[in-house]
Amino acid sequence: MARYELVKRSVALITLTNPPVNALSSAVRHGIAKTMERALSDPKVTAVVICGENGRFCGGADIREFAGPLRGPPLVPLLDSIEAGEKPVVAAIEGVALGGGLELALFCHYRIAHFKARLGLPEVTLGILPAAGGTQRLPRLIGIPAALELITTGRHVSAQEALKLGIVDQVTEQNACEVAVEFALRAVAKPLSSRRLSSLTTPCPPNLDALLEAVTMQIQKKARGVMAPLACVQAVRAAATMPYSQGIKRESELMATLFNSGQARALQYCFFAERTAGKWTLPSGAQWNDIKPREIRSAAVIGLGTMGRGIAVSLARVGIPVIAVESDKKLLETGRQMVIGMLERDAKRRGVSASHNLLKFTLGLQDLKDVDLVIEAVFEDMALKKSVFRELSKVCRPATLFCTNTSGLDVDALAGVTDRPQLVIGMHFFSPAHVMKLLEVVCGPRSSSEIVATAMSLGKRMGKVSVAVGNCPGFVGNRMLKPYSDQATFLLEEGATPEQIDKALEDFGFAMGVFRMSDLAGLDVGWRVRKESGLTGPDVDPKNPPRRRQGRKYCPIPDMVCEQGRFGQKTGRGWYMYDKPGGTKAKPDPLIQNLIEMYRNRYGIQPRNITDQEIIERCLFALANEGFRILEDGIAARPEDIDVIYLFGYGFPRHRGGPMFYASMVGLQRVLERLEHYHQAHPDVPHLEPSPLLKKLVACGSPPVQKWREHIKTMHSHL
Ligand SMILES: CCCCCCCCCCCCC/C=C/C(=O)SCCNC(=O)CCNC(=O)[C@H](O)C(C)(C)COP(=O)(O)OP(=O)(O)OC[C@H]1O[C@@H](n2cnc3c(N)ncnc32)[C@H](O)[C@@H]1OP(=O)(O)O
Repeated sequence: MARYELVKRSVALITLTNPPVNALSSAVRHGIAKTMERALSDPKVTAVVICGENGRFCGGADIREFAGPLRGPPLVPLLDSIEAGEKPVVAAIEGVALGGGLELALFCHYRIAHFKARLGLPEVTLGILPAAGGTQRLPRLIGIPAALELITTGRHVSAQEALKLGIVDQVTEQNACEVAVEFALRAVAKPLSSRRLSSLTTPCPPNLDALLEAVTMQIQKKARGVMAPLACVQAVRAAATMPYSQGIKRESELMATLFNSGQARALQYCFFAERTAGKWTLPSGAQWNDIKPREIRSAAVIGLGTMGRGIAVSLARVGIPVIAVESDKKLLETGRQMVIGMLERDAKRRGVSASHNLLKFTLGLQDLKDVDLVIEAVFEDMALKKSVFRELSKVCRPATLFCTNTSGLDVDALAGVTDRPQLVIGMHFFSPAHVMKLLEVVCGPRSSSEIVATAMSLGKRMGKVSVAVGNCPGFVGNRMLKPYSDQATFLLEEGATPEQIDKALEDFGFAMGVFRMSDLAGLDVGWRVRKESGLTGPDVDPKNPPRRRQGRKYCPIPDMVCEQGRFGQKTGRGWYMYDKPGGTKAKPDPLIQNLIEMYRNRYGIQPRNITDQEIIERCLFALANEGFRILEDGIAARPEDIDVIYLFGYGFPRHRGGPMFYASMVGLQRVLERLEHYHQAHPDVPHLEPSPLLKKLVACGSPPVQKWREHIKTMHSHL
């Protein structure tokens, strides 16, 4: 797992060989120990270069090994021998030096980076810290403020930034390995003492305590309840205040508190779940690695509302020419200005030039006759969308792929009005589409494997995390949202306030509670959907009991809020009040409290004390329960897919792993018992009735999330 060669007669070249990222598995650590020993003891060898196979230095510790008992040589003592040796050791960094990979490089006396390399200590994103000396060595090399920022955020830096910070000694556009060998030969006679980071004193800013305090507060505000960044601050403090030998002990004590924590397990699960989600399979057996996606050389976006604009920007910024279509001149001009502005701001932020020339704006669908792919993003109205697709069938060439950005309508019904149902698919972007990373790729029963492959690959090209899902109302994300938000409104009826519910969810880790989030998204959207589905409005039969619809419990409070013209942030009033329309600072509104109280009085509801535990259990277990139903319906192929959707589309806290992983961490038996308890108390709420799959998994001994699929296999799949 580490290859040894002698080059230029006196340089030992050690190559890490563990594809795809040369992670420091137990075998690689053995390989490094053996080859280093050989290099240091061979009198012919005067210097050593360490590099990685296939243009990748090292992606860090092997994360898969964290799940089992740790075997093989521990990293720090192994790396100590590199630094302590009398022969100069140079790291030749190509591709990536991340986590343990960068830490390995920091034990080397010199570092040469290829100009395209990326470096960083992303351990914090996995719920741990750089425990191979990273928290003690990086501050000694680049100072406390810069090291603190890199270690607590896990941010990757480019080779150029690494050079500026002083992490690397040289950046090259040539083969980094060859440059490192020459560099090593020149370093042979030079003293090494100043190159041993463990012997350096950490350069300390005068305001150390204030700096650490400010960073701690920032973390507590941004990443509420997340342990690893706070442990990173403590470790960096040790680098500033303790000698290296004690600092390294402190680093490993802090690592021990994190290593087996639920947060570390959740975050590492998220890392792999994200990668698993790209590996789709269809019921036909077609899958991600055997279908070639079509190349998309041009695209069109129909509708320049909020979604259409974001989609147009997402396409243009990855170099795809876009024709944007609107239905009238005024809308087209507004859309044009907005898209150009967004593209310019985006380009400025990324330090590149804006690709205006890739955009064309038009009023006529006939201009789309030659494009490779069309994304429809008109108003969420089935009749309107159908008419667009009928028109498109007439004007586009037969091979053009049709995508709809519907957030929940029947993709197959849309496919049915076209002349090419096999080339129709849902691409459900999340708002704002140029910012949000999630893309639900909605496969209809007639969508061909080629269009699935193309939509997934286009999503990846646009920098999205794409998840293939089946076609049902609301798909995965929005379908699950209903039981979650229903529970929140039922809790309002029963005695809670929007502030209390939001606080409980935010303390759990959501960036925003359900009511603040609805205010941001706009309350009128859901109101319109409820009116269209006959849940509220003039179509409701007057004989219908007031708090029941379609045979189940219904809470009309959200409709009452909308009836007052309170649509959320955009109107300056919603579940909260804001200082102005478009304002973002939410304040509790006594009018909402009155409205809820009046409602309770009208229906004789005695408010009761509701605990945060009940809020979390009812909202989140109802959410996961719908996830189990989605799995048994074959709308999502794996629990990982559902979790990825919730992490990237709905702000589910990453350190909890996603709703399905969270359920498994709580214990499926406990989730089942609590759902049974709540369903008994609310028999008219079907979402609280435990799903058959949950019961089945509990009966099978609650296997880990990764094994659930084995218990779903026989069920019908829409994917
Ligand atoms: C009480 C006991 C206490 C004990 C304490 C014990 C301590 C013991 C451990 C000591 C550890 C010291 C500290 C060091 C920690 C670490 O190094 S943690 C790892 C840090 N590294 C990372 O976070 C990098 C993760 N990887 C990436 O960001 C990307 O993969 C990449 C390297 C940038 C490459 O990206 P890309 O080209 O897009 O490819 P991917 O699809 O992401 O990956 C390809 C496949 O490789 C797998 N993979 C990637 N990195 C790792 C890894 N570090 N370990 C294992 N596997 C990895 C990835 O899953 C992909 O696999 P497949 O999906 O199967 O294709």
